This record gives sequence, C-alpha cells and structure tokens, in this order.
Amino acid sequence: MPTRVKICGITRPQDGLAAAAAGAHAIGLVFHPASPRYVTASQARDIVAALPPLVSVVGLFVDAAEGEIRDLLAQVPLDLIQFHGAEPAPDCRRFGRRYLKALHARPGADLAAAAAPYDDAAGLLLDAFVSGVPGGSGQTFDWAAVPAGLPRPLLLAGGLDAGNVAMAIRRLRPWAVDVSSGVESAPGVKDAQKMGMFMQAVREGDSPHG
Ligand SMILES: O=C(O)c1ccccc1N[C@@H]1O[C@H](COP(=O)(O)O)[C@@H](O)[C@H]1O
Repeated sequence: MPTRVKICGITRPQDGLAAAAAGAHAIGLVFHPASPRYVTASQARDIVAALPPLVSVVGLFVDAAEGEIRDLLAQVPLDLIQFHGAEPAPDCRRFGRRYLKALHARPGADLAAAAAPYDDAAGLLLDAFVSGVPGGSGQTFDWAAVPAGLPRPLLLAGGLDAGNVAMAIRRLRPWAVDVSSGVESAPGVKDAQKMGMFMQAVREGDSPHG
C-alpha cells in the first residue's frame, strides 16, 4: 500500500492546488492562532473551494475551546479533525467526527501508553516534542521511540523533508507521513518544487528497489 501523504499548514488556495497536483492525499488547515500557518474560516473555505475532488481536508486545533471548534465545523467542510494539543480522548470524541490525535515524542515518553485512550481515533500522529511549540517545528525525533504496535494507523510527522522521508518510510512503514515546514519556502508559504521532491522521495521509500 503506498504511503499516504498529508501536507499541513496550507494558507493559500494556490498552495492547496499545488499540493494536490504533486499527489498529496490530504491537506491540513491550521486553526491555531499562534501559528504562522493560521487560517481564518473564510480563508479555509477559499482553500477548500479551490481543491480538486478526493483530496481530504484536515482541520488542526491545539487545545481549542469546544465552542470554537463547533463554530469552525459549521463554517468549513472538514473531513477530519486533528487534535494537536493535550486534548483528552473524551474531548476528541464529543464532535462525532473522525479525528487524528497527535502525540508528542518527549524523550522517555511511553507512547504506547499515551496512545491507548485514543482507540477510536482514525489515526495517531507522532510529532517531535519542542518546548513551547505545539507543532510545525521542523524538528525530527528519535524514531526508535515509535512503538511497534500502536492501536491505530501511524501518521509520522516532525521534521520530515525530501532528504529523510524515504528513510523514515523504510524504517517505520507508517500509514501516512505528514509534513509542514519541510516543503516551505517561508513559514506558511508552500514551495511547489519541494512538495514535488517530497512526493518523489515518498515513492522511493515505498519502492522495493529504493
Ligand atoms: O504547522 C503548524 O504551524 C502547527 C502548529 C501547531 C500545531 C501543529 C502544527 N503542525 C503540525 O506539526 C507537524 C510537524 O510539522 P513539521 O513538518 O515538523 O514542520 C505537521 O505535520 C503538522 O501536522
């Protein structure tokens, strides 16, 4: 099965289109105001409207208030919600939507234990832990910390780029990889060439001859 790719932190319709043209299966929209990739509901709607069909749209929140998330869900057609903070499982479930739960690979963390409560998640996304930065840090983490038997499909994130993603895929065989800063020319501005090179590297990681 080819590794799925989510390109996160799309802020402009042309970047969403370029991600889809490069072959991304999903794009991520960041609804965390402190992020350089933050988009409003209106910007998000414009990005979604420009996308071709069959590209999934993931809305990313970091410890957002329930009302804020409900408000967004009413305004923007999202396929999945990504919870990228310290949201407990009941808070992720209460919207009745498919969700991804991000877990941060703090040194020494027991990721299998951290994952256990999210047994109804559509997927578990593992990202680097960087103090004070919830995500989009461009930092990798020690892939040896990834547990063998996660209860849900693994989405690998954290500092991926065209130079390391093939190695990550060969080593961990994740269901999907998720990239943000590794395919940018500046924070929040995606680079079509880097996205193309990333997709090519994913194919190399998937290839038995790679
Ligand atoms: O992208 C962001 O700005 C962001 C902000 C807050 C939480 C999560 C965020 N992005 C997620 O972080 C991972 C890793 O990013 P990177 O590739 O290391 O830059 C990314 O895949 C997003 O899902």
